[in-house]
Amino acid sequence: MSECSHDCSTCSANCSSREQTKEDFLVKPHKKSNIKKVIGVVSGKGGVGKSLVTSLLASNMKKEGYNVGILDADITGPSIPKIFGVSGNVYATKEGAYPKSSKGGVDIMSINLLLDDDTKPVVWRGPVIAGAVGQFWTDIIWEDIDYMFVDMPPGTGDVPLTVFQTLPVDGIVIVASPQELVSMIVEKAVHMANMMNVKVLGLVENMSYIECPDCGKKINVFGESHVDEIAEKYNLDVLANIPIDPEIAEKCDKGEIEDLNKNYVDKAIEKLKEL
Ligand SMILES: Nc1ncnc2c1ncn2[C@@H]1O[C@H](COP(=O)(O)OP(=O)(O)OP(=O)(O)O)[C@@H](O)[C@H]1O
Repeated sequence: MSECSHDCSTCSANCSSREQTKEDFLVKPHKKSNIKKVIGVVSGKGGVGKSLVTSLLASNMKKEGYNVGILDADITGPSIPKIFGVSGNVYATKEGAYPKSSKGGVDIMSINLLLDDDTKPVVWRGPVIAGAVGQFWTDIIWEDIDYMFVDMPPGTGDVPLTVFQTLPVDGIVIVASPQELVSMIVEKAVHMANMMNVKVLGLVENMSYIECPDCGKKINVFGESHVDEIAEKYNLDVLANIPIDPEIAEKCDKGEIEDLNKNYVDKAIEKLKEL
């Protein structure tokens, strides 16, 4: 264009000099949804307690009086419904489907709430899985959500890429166990967030230590923690050090995570409230 001001945000022309911005890739949620903040919970590897951390953040924010949702983007390994004791199918109308509410009022959407038999595996290719996650955003009616937590599958594959590109992610929390902190797995997650211009809110170290039930002494089962080193290297906050706690495992297994009364993620909650 001859009179180009180079301000693409005020011009709708589809010309060759238009630069695509991050906003161009964002996908709108359902027209009846009202979602204020989106927080991704990620990990470099599976089984480090990412779903547990998502659940603790969500249930504690709910207890603080916020309206909270969880979008379970871990399609091949969904564990959120089990941790919250939520089962059965979601309610759907022609207009869209509604998430299921937990006992404590956390709105949940997960592939397991669509399957007739939640023991059957989801054997889909990456783009189909990423498409399903997209539909949890566009076709689910999230009526009034202050904080939406997205439980991401482990690693840096299709789904995190889709979520980072198409959802307005306000920040991510990276979960790691002590072993990941000595390898470059956590650093890969930090680099991915930086490449995608997504803010890292901080690190959560899970299974940091165990506390002797008799004398209260903390034992670092996996050796000295390296979380502070990594945090310093990338200028990040350490949001929590969660111990191996048999009560956590028990509450997860019974679907009663909302009944856990421990202050493990208090610092993370304060950080989220500041967003
Ligand atoms: N700090 C802990 N203390 C005791 N048990 C824990 C702790 N963290 C996790 N667990 C147990 O490990 C199980 C697996 O954790 P979780 O599902 O959160 O891992 P994940 O990283 O989301 O796994 P995946 O990436 O494979 O989905 C939980 O259901 C819980 O029973």
